[in-house]
Amino acid sequence: MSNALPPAYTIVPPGRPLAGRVAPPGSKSITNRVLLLAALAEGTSHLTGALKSKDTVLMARALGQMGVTVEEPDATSFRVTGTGRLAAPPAPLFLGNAGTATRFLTAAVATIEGTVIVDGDEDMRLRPIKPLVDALNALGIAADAPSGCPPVTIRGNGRFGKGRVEVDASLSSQYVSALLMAAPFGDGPVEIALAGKDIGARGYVDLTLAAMRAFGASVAETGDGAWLVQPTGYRATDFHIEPDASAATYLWGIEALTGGHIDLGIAADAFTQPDAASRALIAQFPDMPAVIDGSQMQDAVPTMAVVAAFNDRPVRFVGIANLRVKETDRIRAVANELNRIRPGLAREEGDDLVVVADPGLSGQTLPARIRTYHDHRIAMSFALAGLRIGGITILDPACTGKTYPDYWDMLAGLGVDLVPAE
Ligand SMILES: O=C(O)C1=C[C@@H](OP(=O)(O)O)[C@@H](O)[C@H](O)C1
Ligand SMILES: C=C(OP(=O)(O)O)C(=O)O
Repeated sequence: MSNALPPAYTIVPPGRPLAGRVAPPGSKSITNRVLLLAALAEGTSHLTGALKSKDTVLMARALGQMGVTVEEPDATSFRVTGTGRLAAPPAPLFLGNAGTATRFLTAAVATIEGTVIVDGDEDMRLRPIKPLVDALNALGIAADAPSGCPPVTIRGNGRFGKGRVEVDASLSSQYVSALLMAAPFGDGPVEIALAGKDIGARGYVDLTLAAMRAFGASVAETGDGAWLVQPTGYRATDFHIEPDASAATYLWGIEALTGGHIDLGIAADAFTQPDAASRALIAQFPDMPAVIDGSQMQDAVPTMAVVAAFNDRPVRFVGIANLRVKETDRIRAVANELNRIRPGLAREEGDDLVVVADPGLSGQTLPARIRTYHDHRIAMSFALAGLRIGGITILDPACTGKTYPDYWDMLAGLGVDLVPAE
């Protein structure tokens, strides 16, 4: 089903609680971290529980272009064999709209002696990368991105520099993660420090530190927002990847909106990813709080916003300015599409998103063709609205392949009728 999806699906509200067992796919964030770390290590690493989706396939393919052997023993594992060094790729690296792969590799290829071009699709070419390029320059690495977004040209001299570097991570924590993961290839210890304390979800940096340590790196926090990395390189290891917490948010949304129960095979408090914190907020539905700070659970905001449309009172999402530079401007996309369902259902106030909420929406038929802006999370979260409202059509359902190729199969497996549409 996932390979040949129709141009649109109209969702038939099930009219009953949805229940069953659904294992979310492996974590995108962790899969793309450990693929890279395994590639930078000498020897073979077995990665299990992995996500196989557009974002991780692009990462694996790029590593393959740089001399790393990436095998796929089964549907959820990779066997990665590296030489302890990446080799210069024969062509530019194309990374679609995978923010993790694009940012992480921009720093990692600086360890190569030679010129590497990191590029992405038309959406990725709108996503800022200048703060990361500036930090590489400060480490003595020649790199430039004339538009401030990909493509980036990196002219590495085989070394990653040393000493202290500051990075402005207010637009993306991925810049910090990228520098941290390349830093064990420094000429000496590298200290990476936040310029200002403003950063999106810190939890993603914690994921990076945990993955690095699992692959033998030595990294210590030297202050609030500064980390010292020793020049150890990485050691091959076997690593099990936990399920994706952002994917889990849709399952929690299904539970909330249908009053059902889904067994994810993992407790919400067992995740190490930041988005798991949204579980407690979604579980308060229909009494979600009036103000939700989304800064530490950014990818869960579209899910929470669509659930909030059915809440008993309005919800204001704050701390979400950098949702404007994700796969699309998610503040605008969520507001636009909620208003398409019912005018006045949401509004932007500066960088806040206010979901006005209307419990009376449930059970109505409000035909709406939801634009998805090439953004998997817009498609997946708005599908939840179709569980309570008749006539919701999701355009370009295949865009969920970025992180959750089986999303529609999952819904169908829970008994939701998806009617192919034009
Ligand atoms: O490090 C990561 O794995 C991620 C960090 C977050 O992005 P930003 O750091 O750009 O906010 C998140 O939105 C993205 O899906 C994954
Ligand atoms: C923002 C996201 O992805 P990325 O930055 O990795 O492209 C996401 O998956 O919601």
